Amino acid sequence: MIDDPTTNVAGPVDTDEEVQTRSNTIVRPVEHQMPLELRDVTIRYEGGGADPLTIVEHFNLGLEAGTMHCLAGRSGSGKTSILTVAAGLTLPTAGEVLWEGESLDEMDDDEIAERRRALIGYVDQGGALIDGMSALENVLLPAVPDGQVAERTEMAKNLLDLVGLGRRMHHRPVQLSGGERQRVAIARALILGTKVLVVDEPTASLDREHANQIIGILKDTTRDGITVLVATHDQELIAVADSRTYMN
Ligand SMILES: Nc1ncnc2c1ncn2[C@@H]1O[C@H](COP(=O)(O)OP(=O)(O)OP(=O)(O)O)[C@@H](O)[C@H]1O
Repeated sequence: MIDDPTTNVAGPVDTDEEVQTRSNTIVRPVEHQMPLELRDVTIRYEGGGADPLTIVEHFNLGLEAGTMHCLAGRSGSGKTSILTVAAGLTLPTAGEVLWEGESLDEMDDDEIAERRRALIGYVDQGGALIDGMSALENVLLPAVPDGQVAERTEMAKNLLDLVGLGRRMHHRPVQLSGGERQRVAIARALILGTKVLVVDEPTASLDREHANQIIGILKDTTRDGITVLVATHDQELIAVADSRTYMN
């Protein structure tokens, strides 16, 4: 695996005040300049009767606020596995994940879930929307558990505007194209004021024009101070990232 930390030029949002971004989302002051860090991470899958399979070994990654990092490489090389570990959805076999400098090893499951809600938006492959709900309702879904739907509705509309779906907010997923569904999923991942966006293959199966729209949206979020970790095979997405790792 080749680490290419190239030029991490995008600086952190450094302010004591909450700032209103173009997306009208609120980016809270960055308490830590490195919102996401993986230290010496190994991922091994056991069980199922098969031999244990070590997918990733001694993997290190530190992402500065407001930058985009791409995980590239062949299918099955472990990109999704790293994303789920980075998002605290699974634990690594060895090594450490740190969110804003705090190790997940120091947190119990409830704390990890609570911190994840505040810090990380995860968009999995395909974007998984709820069929029976409109685009707007899908975006607002993460606000339901905290009873924040009413106060987040304006932001949800702004986010749908931002991703170019202002006129599609009452459409159901079946009435949207693949690229539009992916954009709804990204808006949904941002609704809680996420600082880190973790995205799996966002442009897969999209034509170039729609893929470029997604790339533009992801790049815009970094300009709003959001940190993006993305797994992709898309050379154009890889090219616009601030840094990249090639898995093999
Ligand atoms: N829960 C699991 N149990 C056992 N093996 C798994 C599990 N999850 C993933 N794997 C295996 O780990 C390897 C890496 O999978 P992963 O999905 O991380 O790769 P990837 O680089 O994201 O692939 P792609 O580009 O095809 O999405 C694969 O061989 C996969 O079969």
